[in-house]
Amino acid sequence: MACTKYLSNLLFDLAMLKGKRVIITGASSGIGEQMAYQLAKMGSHILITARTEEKLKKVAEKCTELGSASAYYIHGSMDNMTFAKQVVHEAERLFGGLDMLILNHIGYTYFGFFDGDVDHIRKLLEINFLSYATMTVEALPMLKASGGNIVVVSSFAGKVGLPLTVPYSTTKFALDGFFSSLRMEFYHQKVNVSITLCVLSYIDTDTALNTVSRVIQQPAAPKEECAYEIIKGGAMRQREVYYQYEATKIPMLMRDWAPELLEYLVLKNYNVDGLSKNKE
Ligand SMILES: NC(=O)C1=CN([C@@H]2O[C@H](COP(=O)(O)OP(=O)(O)OC[C@H]3O[C@@H](n4cnc5c(N)ncnc54)[C@H](OP(=O)(O)O)[C@@H]3O)[C@@H](O)[C@H]2O)C=CC1
Ligand SMILES: C[C@H](CCC(=O)O)[C@H]1CC[C@H]2[C@@H]3C(=O)C[C@@H]4C[C@H](O)CC[C@]4(C)[C@H]3CC[C@]12C
Repeated sequence: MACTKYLSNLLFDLAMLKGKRVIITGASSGIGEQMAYQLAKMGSHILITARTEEKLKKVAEKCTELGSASAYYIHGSMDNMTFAKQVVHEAERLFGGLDMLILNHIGYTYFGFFDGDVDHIRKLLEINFLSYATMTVEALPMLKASGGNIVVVSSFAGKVGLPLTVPYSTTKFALDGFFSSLRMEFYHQKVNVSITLCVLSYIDTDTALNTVSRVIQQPAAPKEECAYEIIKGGAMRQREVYYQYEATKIPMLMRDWAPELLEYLVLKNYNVDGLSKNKE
């Protein structure tokens, strides 16, 4: 893996994204917003989406200033699969095709002990998982035609069970199951569409900092660098991206060989006393 990272650093060229037609979901804030800016600087055609129209408008305007080949937005909620399909159709209408589909949005969830609400898990699965599958199916003909890329933004919490994120973690594990299986079928069927699953550690977005900073002791990694690494991994057709590497890949090595040690180290990171303050 370290070797793959080293090679992709050497071979990645920003010009690879020039003129490429990209959809980015969850791009009104956080990592998605940063990916939109990076792609704009690289000269891509961009279609961004989220629920809040005013925020999207501002992000799209900034993308145009930064040099995007074009920048459009469409607002709506990903709990609605008709909307998920509509976003893909909009890209087809605007760009006449698609090179990269970046699936990044997540719905609201709580950060705390599991409260037994299975209905919340069902709703979160629709936003964080089923809309990803729906958009993938809808975009596949265009991606096959372009030999394009699917980029799935997941989490360390989608590879290792962590406390306080039961519904969220469930949805992220589902992404691994779906996309890792699909990737294997693509190899088998010689479908020239890459699938990159991004395993992220704690990143300094407003949402993450506001949600967990009282509970998690470790520092958060910069969202700008995170966005760059995701785009690079997608463009280089890497099967997985680990960011930050030390906080994700190294613990992953422990997951199957020393699970108790990993659980011990993870739990040491959590200050559960901060949780009650979090709810105030
Ligand atoms: N930050 C972190 O520490 C980590 C983040 N990640 C992953 O990175 C990705 C981005 O996270 P981050 O940038 O922190 O999150 P943010 O909260 O900053 O961004 C989430 C985005 O999703 C949109 N969104 C929320 N609800 C919906 C909905 N129902 N339908 C459509 N869009 C919606 C939001 O916009 P709006 O409200 O306008 O709809 C926003 O654009 C996620 O996949 C997350 O799991 C993984 C590991 C760590
Ligand atoms: C602190 C965790 C790192 C693992 C460890 O304990 O050593 C973080 C790894 C993944 C993070 C969560 C995540 O995936 C994104 C969430 C979505 C929201 O933006 C709120 C924050 C998160 C729950 C975030 C919290 C820190 C991690 C669990």
